[in-house]
Amino acid sequence: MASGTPSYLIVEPCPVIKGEIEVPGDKSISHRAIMLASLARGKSKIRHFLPSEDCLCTLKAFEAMGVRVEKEGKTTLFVEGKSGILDPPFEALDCGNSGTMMRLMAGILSAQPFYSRLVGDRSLSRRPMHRIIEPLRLMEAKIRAEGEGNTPPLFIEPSSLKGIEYKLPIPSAQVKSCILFAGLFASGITRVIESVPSRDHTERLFEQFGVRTLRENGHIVLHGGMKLESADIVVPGDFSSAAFWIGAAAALPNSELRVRSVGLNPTRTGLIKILLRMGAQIEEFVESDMKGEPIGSLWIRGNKLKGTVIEGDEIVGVIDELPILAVVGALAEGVTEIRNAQELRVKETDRIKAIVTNLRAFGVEVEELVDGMRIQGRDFVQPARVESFGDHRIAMAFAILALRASRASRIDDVDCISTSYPGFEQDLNALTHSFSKDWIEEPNKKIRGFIERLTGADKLEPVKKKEIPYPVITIDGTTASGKSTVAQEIAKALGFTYFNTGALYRAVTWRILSLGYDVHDEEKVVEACSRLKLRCAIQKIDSFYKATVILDERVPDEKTDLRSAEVNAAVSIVASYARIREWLLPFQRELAYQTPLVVEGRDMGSVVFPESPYKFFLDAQLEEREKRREKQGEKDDVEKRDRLDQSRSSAPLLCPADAVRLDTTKLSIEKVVDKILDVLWKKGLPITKSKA
Ligand SMILES: O=C(O)C1=C[C@@H](OP(=O)(O)O)[C@@H](O)[C@H](O)C1
Ligand SMILES: C=C(OP(=O)(O)O)C(=O)O
Repeated sequence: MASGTPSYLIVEPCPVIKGEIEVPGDKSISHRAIMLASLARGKSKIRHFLPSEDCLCTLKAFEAMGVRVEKEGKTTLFVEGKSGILDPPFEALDCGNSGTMMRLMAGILSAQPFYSRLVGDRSLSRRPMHRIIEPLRLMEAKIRAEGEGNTPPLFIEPSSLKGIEYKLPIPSAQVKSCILFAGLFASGITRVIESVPSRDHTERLFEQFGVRTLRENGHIVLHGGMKLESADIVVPGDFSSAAFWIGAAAALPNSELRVRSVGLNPTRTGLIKILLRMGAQIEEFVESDMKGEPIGSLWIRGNKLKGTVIEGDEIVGVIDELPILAVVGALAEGVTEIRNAQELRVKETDRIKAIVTNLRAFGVEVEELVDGMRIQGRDFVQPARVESFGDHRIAMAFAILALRASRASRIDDVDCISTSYPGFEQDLNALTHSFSKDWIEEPNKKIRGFIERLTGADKLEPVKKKEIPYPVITIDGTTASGKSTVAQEIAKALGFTYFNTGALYRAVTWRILSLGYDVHDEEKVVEACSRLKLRCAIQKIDSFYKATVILDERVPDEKTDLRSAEVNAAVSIVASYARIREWLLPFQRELAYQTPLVVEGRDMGSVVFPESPYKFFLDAQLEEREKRREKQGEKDDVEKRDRLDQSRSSAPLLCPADAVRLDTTKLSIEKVVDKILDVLWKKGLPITKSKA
């Protein structure tokens, strides 16, 4: 991901995430720990430091100002502090992509006895700096923005600062921390007043470095001139990085996830409260208060969530989690609304625009608001190719949404992920890998066990119906009613996998015949089936996905094997045996745990997928159907086969009561396909209107 060009991430769908995770260190705390350790007296130790690009920029800047840093591996640092006075840097300090770094550094550098310049990348160079320039100037700092409209670079001249009382016009931990850092070196008292509490890592770390602040009713009071003493800091796992997994596990039904050693500072965990309100199952265990920062673990179990409104004072506590919350909202039932989040427009990118653009690409209906968005949730999304807009949180949030698509999606320009979460891709693979993609052998094993119990047994064990994570469109119907062609077209239009379950019965019949059995001898047929090695593979032909049956490691030929006159004559007999149908039932259902399906057959809507809300039944007048078969050059007694299928005792051919019935006698294939897509669209499947 992070190396080589072009940088993109292909995300395969995965209906659940399972496992345990420990995320890298907290970005906000890592920045601050370096800053304070560099300014302190003596040698500090920082463990579980986040070696991400943003934090490495901070580290490099202090090294450029004479701070000596020793590393033990990538995440343990020993920092020799300079007792408050840094060396002048030879060149501009590069803040890369990091707003936090630039704003906090501005507070520190305003009090240093040298000139300095702070520069950033393209994204940072567009971000507003007036918010820190104004209070710093009130403190008598000499700072100016060189970019248009108070944007970076920032140029700072030496000056003596004085304490101020400042009420934050917007809730922002960066602005608050900038003032507090400057306040350390200012004369007198600095008082910052916040009406909504923002993250308080600076205040907590000040304590760890021996500087006390008074905190009461939203007032943070600091006496200038206090000295920082070295400290031993353990950085907790970054809650904002864990948020991607927490959101994914909460929103993907049947997921189970444990997040270990993560920061649980209440000013950061607003996401948990919102997810609980949406119906999530999350348990929080605070295990230790690492001298100031609570740390612990979370257990999350997946559920179908309900939409919610996220607004007002709640926003500041989830400011970095709003991209993943939007994704969770897109998978929840009903509408999720985000309001009062205009701050998102001045993050690494305009996150409101980026989220709206990308949700739409995934087929989600969303309305852009000046200060947020209104999202119409859905069960799953269509695969998409989207951009990160150079924003790490956008890239990661949409990698999570892609898990719920029917096919692989592509997220472009994902190098930015390394600004906050190096190792994201590996973690994604680990958490989704535990959901076995190698399903081919699995169902076969289950089926073998099943048939072993079946043969000779007089009682059939009912198949346990666990919830299917993907949509299944069932198309049943009489012989030659147009099922195959229509089902294939629907699968193509939606990007779903086409599965002709009739072909499964045909394949078994073909194999039984080629092994020399008499299909009328039910006991022998069942017994022979118990020895068959049956599996299924999904074939991709251009953009069409098709489930192909493989029997005893042979792929039967569609025309010569499966549609031969012998198989045509015998298939309805084999298919009438209850035990054969029972045997093949879990095999068919298993596929729906792997991929969205368009299934074609005779008992799809009635027996195999009775819970599907997308059922269709095709029929046509007998003469028309006979003509169609003849045209295909096949010898097939259509009437007799229908009679056999309709009269068998096990899973007879019938039109389920809740299916949409279509008489195709006078309809072209296109018309039938259009009608079905139209129904599916109205039922809420994400079909682009041009297809519907
Ligand atoms: O202080 C911090 O470490 C941060 C504060 C927040 O920004 P604002 O203070 O601009 O809201 C947050 O979005 C950012 O990722 C980190
Ligand atoms: C906004 C973020 O960071 P920063 O402001 O430090 O660039 C973020 O990490 O989401």
